[in-house]
Amino acid sequence: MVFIQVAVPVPIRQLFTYQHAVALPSGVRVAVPFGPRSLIGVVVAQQNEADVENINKIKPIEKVIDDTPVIDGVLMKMAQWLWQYYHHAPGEVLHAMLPVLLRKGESAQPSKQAYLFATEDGYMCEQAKLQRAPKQLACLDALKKSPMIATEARKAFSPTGVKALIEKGLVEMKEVMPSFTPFDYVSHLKVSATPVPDKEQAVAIAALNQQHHRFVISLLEGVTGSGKTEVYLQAIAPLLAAKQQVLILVPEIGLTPQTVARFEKRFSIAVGVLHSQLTDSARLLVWQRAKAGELGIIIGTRSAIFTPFKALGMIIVDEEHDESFKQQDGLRYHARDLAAVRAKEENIPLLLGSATPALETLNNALSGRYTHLQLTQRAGGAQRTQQHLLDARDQPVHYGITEGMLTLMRQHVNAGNQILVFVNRRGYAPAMLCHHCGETVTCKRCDKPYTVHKSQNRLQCHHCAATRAIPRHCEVCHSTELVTAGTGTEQVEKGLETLFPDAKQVRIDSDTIRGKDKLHTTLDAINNREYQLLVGTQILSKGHHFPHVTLVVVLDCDGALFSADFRAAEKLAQLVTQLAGRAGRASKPGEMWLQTHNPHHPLLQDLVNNGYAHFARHALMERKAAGLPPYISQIVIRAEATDSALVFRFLQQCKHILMPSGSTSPSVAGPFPCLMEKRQGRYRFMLVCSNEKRGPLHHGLRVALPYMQALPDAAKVRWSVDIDPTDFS
Ligand SMILES: Nc1ncnc2c1ncn2[C@@H]1O[C@H](COP(=O)(O)OP(=O)(O)OP(=O)(O)O)[C@@H](O)[C@H]1O
Ligand SMILES: [Zn+2]
Repeated sequence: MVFIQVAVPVPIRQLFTYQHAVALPSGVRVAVPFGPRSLIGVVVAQQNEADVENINKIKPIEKVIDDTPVIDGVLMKMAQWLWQYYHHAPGEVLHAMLPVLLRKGESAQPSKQAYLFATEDGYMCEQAKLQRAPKQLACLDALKKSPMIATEARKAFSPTGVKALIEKGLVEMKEVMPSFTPFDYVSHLKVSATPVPDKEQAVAIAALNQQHHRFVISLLEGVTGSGKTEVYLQAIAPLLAAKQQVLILVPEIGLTPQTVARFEKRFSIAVGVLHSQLTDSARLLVWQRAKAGELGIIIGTRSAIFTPFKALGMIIVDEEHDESFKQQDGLRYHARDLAAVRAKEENIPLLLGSATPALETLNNALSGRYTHLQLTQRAGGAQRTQQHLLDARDQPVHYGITEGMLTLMRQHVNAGNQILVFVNRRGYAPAMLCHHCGETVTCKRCDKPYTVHKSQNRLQCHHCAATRAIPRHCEVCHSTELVTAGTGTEQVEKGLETLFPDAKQVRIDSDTIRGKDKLHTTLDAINNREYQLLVGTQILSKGHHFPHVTLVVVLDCDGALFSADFRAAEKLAQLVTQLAGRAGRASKPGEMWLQTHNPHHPLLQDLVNNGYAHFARHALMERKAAGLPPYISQIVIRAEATDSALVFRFLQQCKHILMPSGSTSPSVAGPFPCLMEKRQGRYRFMLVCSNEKRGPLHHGLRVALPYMQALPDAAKVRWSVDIDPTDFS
């Protein structure tokens, strides 16, 4: 009899012991009894009989699901790091790492897939016959060399082209069992025209070429449009040829077909794509192909860091400052930090790229822990965007746009150029209030104003998504004079229709960009110059290449200047810089104007006159003086419940456990209300624990957690631990 420790997917911070006739390798899935249920867990380790308590009560494993581990080697080490560092339940960690179908117990082995094959007629077909259909010809040529997965062929050569070839009998579709050939991509690898790197790019590429098979972290700090992606492309080329795979992590919204196409086009190989909108079976297929070593490049969002590889040669995190790399619920991991852990375990380089690096990352580069590579010039001769502040005080305003800004916009419209108008709120207006008594219409569950959505003729709470009809009269004084306050994207769009009747415009926010291809087709239409005015939220700031935009207008960011969140300045500086970076990317110079009621604010002045790199170095000094991250470590304990007194009492008790009377370290502040004090009817409070050294802080929490868990109130509130918090909302 062997005793085996299994990570079972329940929110309990421990492994569970089961018995089995023979030893099992770590990383295989097993079905185990857990209370009245049967759950799918992952084997972590064998246990010595001497260490097993209540040996007679140990239950047997019900079923072994895998012959070979689904989580092996490096991934198992990452799992262990995750549950220790984030103080999370091991079973939930391993569950989060697996594709959904594997969590449900389906086979990890490939299943039948629809493949396309060239038929005998196809092989005999003369080129001349398809002369007028170049896509069909290219598709047939590719299939003559080797069969392709049908969905991939449709994507590469157009669905109609594939359909036509099938109808002509030149191609047929068959369901077959895929056989993944390790490093198959090397035989297809064909590097297309590569621009000559400029001096700074060449230095960066040369440095990266020295890092193969070594654990080194580099920051590529390159201004917007400086050719960071080009550096990635040239740096990975020799790795791919040497049978190494590459993982590229990108922000949620940054994963557009354009990004993927750029890598596919350069290397002529299929790129595995992983994002939240994939079907479960498509995700599993990419997982299998990466594990088998069949795919050379995987591009994915946060959770792609869990992809298994046969021979991973490099990890790249693009736009590494992006907030979407931190998961904000459940297992609150940061994919950038996990990438560093993985690179170390794999003994490979990690490359972090950004025009606006996170202060944490910049600090590591400046202190010499990371290799610091810099691109200070835009690529291909493009000029840097000129940034200016526009004093909005005392100016007439139309739909949120000042007279002065309108004059500027007219010049760019008349010159036939594109303008990007950034608005920080979607919807028509961020509030509705009574013109008679001043009462604001608020969501009672969140104590926040409803946003007015005129197109849907409804009010919507942006914190809990609740909606209601637009009221006819004030609930307090019954006046029928209800007015909107503030400006959202919808209102600016309406306004621009009146102000610029001849300029075609498009609105880009999460209300208009629904469905997975909508953003893609809209971006294409913009670059085909179908629109002149682009109105949208921060979606527009994310890495897009808009060669025809010459003016970026920022309508209102004053709110961020006075936020209670110490990271607000950093986030605002990143947003403004990324927005400015969308203009003047091609031959025409670009400018950005930021409309503000605080034109003398030191943050805005520094940013506009000296740029992000200067701002960031200065902000680091301020953080150091104030004793804030990255110079100290933080942990937040959050709790919420419908009864605010209960939440407060629970956190008060936690505080006593974390910081027994008389002790001063770690410092535990609170309980404070969260920045969002109430959400969906639940009151929210937090404790902020900080210490100069990470080790003692984590040790303190590790010791305290079992006692916190045992508190009678612990079962009555919803509470969580957030390590290295980035968001205090
Ligand atoms: N050495 C080069 N010579 C000519 N053109 C280049 C060179 N490097 C990059 N480019 C071009 O310059 C433009 C910007 O490059 P790229 O997209 O790689 O920049 P980036 O730094 O990744 O941009 P961002 O971070 O702003 O999204 C692209 O059109 C790219 O093809
Ligand atoms: Zn609400």
